[in-house]
This record gives sequence, C-alpha cells and structure tokens, in this order.
Amino acid sequence: MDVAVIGATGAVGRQVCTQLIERRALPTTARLQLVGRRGGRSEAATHGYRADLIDAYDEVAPLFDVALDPEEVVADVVVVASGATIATRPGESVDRAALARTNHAMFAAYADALAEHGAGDEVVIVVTNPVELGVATMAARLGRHRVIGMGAWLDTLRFRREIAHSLGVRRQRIGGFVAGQHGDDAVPLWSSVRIRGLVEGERARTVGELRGGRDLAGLPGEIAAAQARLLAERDSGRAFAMVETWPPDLRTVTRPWLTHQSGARTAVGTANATVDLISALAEGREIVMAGQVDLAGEATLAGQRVHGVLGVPVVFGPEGWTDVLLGELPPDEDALLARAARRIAAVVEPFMRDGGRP
Ligand SMILES: NC(=O)c1ccc[n+]([C@@H]2O[C@H](COP(=O)([O-])OP(=O)(O)OC[C@H]3O[C@@H](n4cnc5c(N)ncnc54)[C@H](O)[C@@H]3O)[C@@H](O)[C@H]2O)c1
Repeated sequence: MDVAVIGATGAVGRQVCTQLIERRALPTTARLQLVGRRGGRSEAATHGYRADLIDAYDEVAPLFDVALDPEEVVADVVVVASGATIATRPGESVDRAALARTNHAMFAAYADALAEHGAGDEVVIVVTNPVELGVATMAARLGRHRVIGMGAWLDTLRFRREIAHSLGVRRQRIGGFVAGQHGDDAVPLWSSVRIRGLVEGERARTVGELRGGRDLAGLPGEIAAAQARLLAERDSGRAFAMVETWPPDLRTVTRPWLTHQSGARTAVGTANATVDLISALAEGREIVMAGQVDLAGEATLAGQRVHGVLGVPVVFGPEGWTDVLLGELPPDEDALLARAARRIAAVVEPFMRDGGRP
C-alpha cells in the first residue's frame, strides 16, 4: 500500500512520516510519497526531508518519492496535512472562517487533480483544518465514502485519555467516541463510554461521578469560560495545572487548545491518530472509529436527517468509510450534536455554492 503525505515538511506531515516508519506501519516495498509545493518554501525542504529520512531509517524505510505538483500525487492513501494552521499566539482566537478561506483552494486543487489523474479508489484522510471543509470539498469531487477527516478520531483519543486519567488507568481500557466538529464544537458522547472491567451498573455510576452532575447543555459555555481563564493566566505551568482540576469532557477540548496556544502545538498526537488509521488500512482491517464524513441522511438528529459533514462513529477500512454507528442519543447529546452540524454547515456551505469552485 502506497501513501502520499501532502505537506510532508510541515509539523504534522513530518510527524506522520516519521511515525509511519518508526511504527513499521508500511512494508519496505511500499512507497511513501512526500508532497510539497513547487515554488513554495517546501520545494527544497521536501527533497531535504527525503534525504534525512533515508539517512535515519535506511534499514526499515519504505521507498521514498517526492512530488511537487498536485497532478503528481499517486498513492492508495492520501494524507492531507498541508496549508495554513490556526494561530498560536496567545490571545488570538481560533478563527476557522479565515482558515477556511485560505485552505479551501488547496483542498480543491488536490481533489481536482486526484479526480482527473488518480486511480479512482484512493482513500483520503484529511488532517488540515477546517477538517469539515476539507472533507466537503474533497468528497464532492472524489465520492463521499473515500474521504474522512481524522479530527473526531483525535478528539476521541483525547476523551478516552482524559477519562482514563481521571480513573488512574491507561487509555486502552476506555471506549467511547467524540462526534461533532473538530475543536470547540466537539461533542463527547458520554452514552458511548465503556470502561473495560466494569459491568453496566458500575459503568453508569462511574460515568455519573466523572460528569459531576453536569450535562452537555452547559459545555459550550464552560469551554468559553475556561479558555478565557487560561488566557488570563500568564504562567503556563499554572494554566496546565488549572486544566487538571476540570472534568474529563472539558479537559478533552481545553488541554489541546492550551497545548496549541503554548507554541508546542499538537503535531505528535495528531500524527499518532492519523497513523492509527493508515496502519489499519495497510493491514486491510476495518476499524470502528469516529471521523468527519459527508452524510447523506445516515444520521438523524433533533428529528431531522443530517445532510452534510459531521463527525460521527463509523466503520472505516480499505474502501473508505461505510456504516454510521449512531443510534438514538440522549437529549443533551442529540441537541449538542445537532448544534455542531448547524455550525459546520455555516462554515462549509458558503464554499459549496457554484459547485464549490475556489
Ligand atoms: N485535524 C487535526 O486534528 C489537526 C491537528 C493539528 C493540526 N491540524 C492542521 O493540519 C494542518 C497543518 O498543520 P501544521 O502544524 O503541520 O502546519 P505547518 O505550517 O507546519 O505545515 C504546513 C505545510 O504545508 C505546506 N503547504 C502549504 N500549502 C501547500 C500546498 N498547496 N501543497 C503542498 N504543501 C503545502 C507548507 O509548505 C508546510 O510545509 C493545519 O491546517 C492544522 O490546522 C489538524
């Protein structure tokens, strides 16, 4: 299985490539295509990064290839990690609308090239933000089942980790999903949480304790208030310590937000979640994950079938995503997820008019 990483020399792209090799996710006979931008700063750096990877990993590395134009992208799995990113300077808000304008043309250019020159069955994993716009733009050109955003999977791993952290266990003992929009509009599906080793009554009691009597209706307000408090705290150590005092669903959103604001960014965790998905594809496995997908009525929220991109639990495998695994939800999850769908539509729809031309 061949993989292309668009934006290979960026913070996330580099991590995806190194983790793919370090985790032995690809056989030495596979091809890893490093995709940069001709004429951009990444042109020379992409060649240099290829040389550095060979230098480091010659014994176990796959074959490397460099591509500098969208038309040259050739792979079974295409990771989109290129383009502009969210501001990291403290005090700047996460303006996904501005990011959307910048990255939409890039999504369209690669999707057009893949539609014209590709094999017709590439699976595309969108990392670039806004993930939902990337999925909508690329799914419209390539077919919606071949395109998935990994933001909801990253949010899911974070949610599991925060629950595990509260319980003093490792993440692998925790199941459950985060749906919605990647970022502040993530929707932790508490009803999906499972804790290995606990039977139903114990599970319900433990989840109730973790939630502390709150429901999701207040979560958007809690997130906004938490971010304001973190921005007001000038000492980073104290800011991270403040996050520790909050419940797991609030930490799921605010800890990575603070990590990004800190300047460290979140490239390692993002790449880890991406490589999980590529590993499953490389092994020909289907997995149950949460991802941003372009729905055509497969989910019902607030009594309405959802049409458009939303993060939901799905079955994902070498052919792309298939079934949506979203049953009837408790009222607070249903309402917050319906809100997330509306907020995604507000970002995505202006770009999808006139056939989504940039
Ligand atoms: N989905 C997630 O969970 C998640 C998490 C972290 C970051 N991200 C997103 O991933 C994206 C990349 O983040 P980063 O921190 O690696 O940014 P970065 O600035 O370090 O890297 C971006 C790279 O893209 C390259 N690039 C730009 N336009 C290109 C084009 N048209 N073709 C090929 N390459 C191009 C740049 O040269 C650069 O190397 C951002 O949109 C960021 O918001 C997503």
